[in-house]
Amino acid sequence: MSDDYLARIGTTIKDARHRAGLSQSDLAARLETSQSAVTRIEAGGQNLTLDSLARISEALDTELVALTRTKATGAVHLKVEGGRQLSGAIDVKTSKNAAVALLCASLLNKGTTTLRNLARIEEVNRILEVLDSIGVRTRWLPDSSDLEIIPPARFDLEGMDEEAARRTRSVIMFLGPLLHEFTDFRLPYAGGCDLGTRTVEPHMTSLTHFGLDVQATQGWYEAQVDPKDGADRAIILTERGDTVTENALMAAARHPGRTTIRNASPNYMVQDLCFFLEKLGVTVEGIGSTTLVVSGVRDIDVDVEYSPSEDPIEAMSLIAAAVVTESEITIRRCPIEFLEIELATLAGMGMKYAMTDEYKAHNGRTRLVDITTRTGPLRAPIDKIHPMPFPGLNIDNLPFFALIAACAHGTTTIHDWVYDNRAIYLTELNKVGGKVTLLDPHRVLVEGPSRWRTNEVTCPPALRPGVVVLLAMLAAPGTSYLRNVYVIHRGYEDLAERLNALGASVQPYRDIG
Ligand SMILES: CC(=O)N[C@H]1[C@@H](OP(=O)(O)OP(=O)(O)OC[C@H]2O[C@@H](n3ccc(=O)[nH]c3=O)[C@H](O)[C@@H]2O)O[C@H](CO)[C@@H](O)[C@@H]1O
Ligand SMILES: C=C(OP(=O)(O)O)C(=O)O
Repeated sequence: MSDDYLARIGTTIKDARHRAGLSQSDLAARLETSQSAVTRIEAGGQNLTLDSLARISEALDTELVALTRTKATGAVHLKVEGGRQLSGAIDVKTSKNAAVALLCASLLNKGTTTLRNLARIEEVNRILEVLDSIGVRTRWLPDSSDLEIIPPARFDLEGMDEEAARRTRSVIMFLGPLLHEFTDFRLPYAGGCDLGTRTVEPHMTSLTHFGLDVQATQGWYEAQVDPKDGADRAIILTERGDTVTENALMAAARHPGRTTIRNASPNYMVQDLCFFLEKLGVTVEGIGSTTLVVSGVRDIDVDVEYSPSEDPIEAMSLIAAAVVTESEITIRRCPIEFLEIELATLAGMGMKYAMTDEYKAHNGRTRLVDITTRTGPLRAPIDKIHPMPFPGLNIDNLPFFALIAACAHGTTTIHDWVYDNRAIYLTELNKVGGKVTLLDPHRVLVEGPSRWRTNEVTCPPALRPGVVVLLAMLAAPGTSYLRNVYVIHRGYEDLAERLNALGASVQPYRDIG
């Protein structure tokens, strides 16, 4: 077998193992082999007979042999039969962005961390691969989306799965926890969606307060740590970024003094991280504000459980699905604090909806509501729509406003000042009947209402624009194809199946041959 083919089979086996909620050692036990043999198989370093593939299939309760015959290890695409109205109710899942922060924060804890109702998405899988590779034992608890995380006595950074690490930007959030463990270490450059240049400078600057010095060399961040004493300190963030705030929080969590973080992001994933840190015994004052004061604990060793809150971006995606398909659906478990400006903007465009009383998320803190959408004509807003760090219209929700504007009467300017390279992907809507004009790299003009039509489109290499095109396809009568949707699976769990439960028809498929 060619190395390439073996590597693809290895990846399929690894994915199937994650889906089955098994660690490498669990699978090894079922196959009566060693964990290192499983590592080798998953890395594509082991020739496999059909007989061994059948045994692995059986152990994972999946059809690997059939999959290999149809070369099913390639890209996943979606076939959409559009033009159907949606109805019924759907629950919002917990967020990608809290999940990745919490996975990184589990590195702070020597005890067992259990994360309940974690989003089972590709971004989480990539971080799990990185954690597994450095010796952290992770496993999905049976019949659940609860993840148990048990750290090793010492992380094996040399063993880090570099390929998985480079596929996500979140690995940058290893810096904050790891600076307490090593005086000298390196991490691969952070990757993720192709949204243009995304600075890591604010991360580096904020972490110098904890003695971290990072040199970027040939694809690696080379980190040196000169541990500082336990004195109090103040960090002024130059950007109110989410992951930079999280990195500073994680560094402060094991710093046995008081750290004041100013210009902190109060956004949803940061709040989830703060609630989790509190459970670890760290004191965080000012949660939900732009000044956080952290009183850290040098050694954290507790068995802890935490359930992150629901994803406001997924909630917004589902609202957009309702608007584009002119459907009345109930979107349950929406974190209302992080959707208020979005809803006010939609109300300004003439959208009607009903909302239940508030209730608490499983974390006991975040306020949730159920939202039922109403159909009716929308008009373009008078002013441009632009995002702001929280509290503002969420940066990741902006693409959904381009789609909604394309359904409204009139012309809307959408101004994405944040990402150098995201607005351009919104012009992909033109392939399915939208009228979106790129004014400059950051601004698009959207004319509505659109008459959506079918097409075959390659998914843009960015999560939210990819979903926006998928949602437009739901409204286009006939069959559309969205090709290579890995980026969508980076952030949404079972999106096709869940939309289908509302009456959509979205079928995943792979190329054969
Ligand atoms: C894992 C995670 O949580 N990812 C989210 C996080 O990424 P993350 O926190 O990594 O976002 P970045 O740090 O890349 O910030 C996004 C862009 O905004 C710019 N910027 C940000 C804040 C600010 O006050 N000024 C400013 O100019 C940055 O320079 C960058 O170009 O926040 C982004 C912005 O909300 C979201 O799109 C991502 O989904
Ligand atoms: C840009 C996004 O996320 P990330 O930071 O994971 O690339 C997103 O969620 O839309």
